[in-house]
Amino acid sequence: MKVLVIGAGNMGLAYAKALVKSELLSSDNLMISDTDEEKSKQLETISRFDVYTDLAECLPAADIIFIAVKPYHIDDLFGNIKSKITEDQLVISLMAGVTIQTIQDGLGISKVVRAMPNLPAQVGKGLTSFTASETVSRLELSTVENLLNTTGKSVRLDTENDIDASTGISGSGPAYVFYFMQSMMDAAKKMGFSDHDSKVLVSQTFEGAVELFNKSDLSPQSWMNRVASKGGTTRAALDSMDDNNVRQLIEDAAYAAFDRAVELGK
Ligand SMILES: NC(=O)C1=CN([C@@H]2O[C@H](COP(=O)(O)OP(=O)(O)OC[C@H]3O[C@@H](n4cnc5c(N)ncnc54)[C@H](O)[C@@H]3O)[C@@H](O)[C@H]2O)C=CC1
Ligand SMILES: O=C(O)[C@@H]1CCC=N1
Repeated sequence: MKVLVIGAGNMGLAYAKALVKSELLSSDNLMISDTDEEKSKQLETISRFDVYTDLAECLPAADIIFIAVKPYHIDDLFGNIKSKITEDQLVISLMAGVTIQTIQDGLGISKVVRAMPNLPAQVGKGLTSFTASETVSRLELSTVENLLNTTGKSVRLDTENDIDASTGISGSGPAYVFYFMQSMMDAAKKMGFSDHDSKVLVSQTFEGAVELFNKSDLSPQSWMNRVASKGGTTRAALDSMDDNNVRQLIEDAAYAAFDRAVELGK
């Protein structure tokens, strides 16, 4: 099996690295392509896989093609590869919002998997949701699942609307966590802590809380109650968040991402 990754950015590169690190694919079976010549040159020096700037040279050899360009790149990309791609090749799109139908029409093929990864894929802790066109066989789906799992966990969803919804939770979600972390670090610095100490205070707090959550059956709400004593400091913080409607604002933010994913598909 030969795999081509189109787009060597945050996500494409995370996938390419995870794929060659796994036992599923040797580095000679992974090709990567990016139109950015500077980036390609740099990649050639640091990576073990074949790097191409011209898709015509590598596309025909690929059984599976990951598309990891930005949604606004697809007109150029599809125009370039439509005449070269064939019906037996399977496309896995990592692009937010872009529908299976758009990819099938744009490329004149039918086997398409639409996946929504997230950035922790870079450290093997990603979550990729995916759904597939009916023309993708069970055997191919199982191969796809194995490929996606090289970056962490995967979840197969029934509909493309579910993929858009998961974009609002897990796809964009790491940024919400970083938002929270940045706000806490800013508060720590305002309280007089050094950059280094602010980072340690915040990162260890996140890591510890996530580990507690993962190693138990308790809900986040139950864990909150264990931290908060009656009339204590945590209750003061949680009351402040509730008074400012922070829960609702986070829900609104997740829906804003979901809605944007739907909008990108139109
Ligand atoms: N960054 C993230 O956390 C996530 C990104 N995604 C999706 O992944 C896709 C890529 O996002 P990033 O990696 O963050 O973007 P990026 O901007 O880091 O990478 C995109 C790469 O595609 C290259 N490119 C553009 N047109 C090309 C073409 N015609 N042929 C070959 N390469 C081309 C660019 O030079 C660039 O290196 C997007 O569609 C995004 O929706 C999905 C989930 C999470
Ligand atoms: O912001 C974006 O559009 C992409 C999709 C999910 C995370 N990053």
